[in-house]
Amino acid sequence: MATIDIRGVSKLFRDSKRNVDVAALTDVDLTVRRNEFICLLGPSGCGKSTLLNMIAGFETPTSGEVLVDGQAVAGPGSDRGVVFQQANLMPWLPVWENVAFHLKLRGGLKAVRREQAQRYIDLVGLTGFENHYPSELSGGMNQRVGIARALLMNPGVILMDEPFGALDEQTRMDMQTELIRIWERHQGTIVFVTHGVDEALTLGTHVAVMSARPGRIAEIIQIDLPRPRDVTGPRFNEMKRHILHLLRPGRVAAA
Ligand SMILES: Nc1ncnc2c1ncn2[C@@H]1O[C@H](COP(=O)(O)OP(=O)(O)OP(=O)(O)O)[C@@H](O)[C@H]1O
Repeated sequence: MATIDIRGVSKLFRDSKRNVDVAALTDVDLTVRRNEFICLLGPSGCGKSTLLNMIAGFETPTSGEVLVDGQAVAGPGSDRGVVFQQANLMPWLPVWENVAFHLKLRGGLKAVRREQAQRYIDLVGLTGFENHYPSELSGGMNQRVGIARALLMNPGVILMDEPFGALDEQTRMDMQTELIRIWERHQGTIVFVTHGVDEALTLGTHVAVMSARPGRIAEIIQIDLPRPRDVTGPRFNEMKRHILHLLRPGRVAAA
């Protein structure tokens, strides 16, 4: 069974200032199978975040349906962890309490929270920083805390909206390597929104290339390159050329 099934989904937003409807997505079909890592790639405003937010349960489709493990998404749930561009940590809580935040909301005992947090702190490579506060960490380290927090509920699906978008190039590349390591160890299905063709090709088992507004899926490409991926290799560049061609405005508008 597919983990995520998006069937004929369209989304209209009401622009009340201009009194018009904005079509963010039109007739999107997408199937993501268990343990796949799919990157949503497309120009600004093509509806990547809207699609992700519908899987997360923050938005509802105007028509069509979004299923996770065969169940229609009715709202946010602990089966889906979300990581945004900003980690949105609680600055007054140390790393471990941030990581175990959802357990605290559920009334988990301190000793249990601490032990669970440690597992995920170790997994994301932050051992030794358990009692640091977010302001004492770098941007990349804060994102690791956000990832650990999302993983702690052991969700089958992880939804990531440009999680490395605010990081410098070197840190971003390090985090990409780390994320692949974590995904290989932790398993789970990942949907990852990005603007970066290189990032999508470095990370994904699949890349869904979306067209400009109203957003549609132009093509889903399986990336069967071995890991770690060589961003200068001939096959990588061949795929990149193909994706750049798909993203060219004239080509995509006609798709
Ligand atoms: N809450 C909202 N109300 C009105 N319009 C919205 C709302 N959310 C998104 N939109 C519009 O829907 C379209 C798709 O937005 P979305 O943020 O999903 O695109 P995106 O591909 O993620 O963009 P970016 O890459 O710039 O983050 C845009 O035209 C946006 O202005």
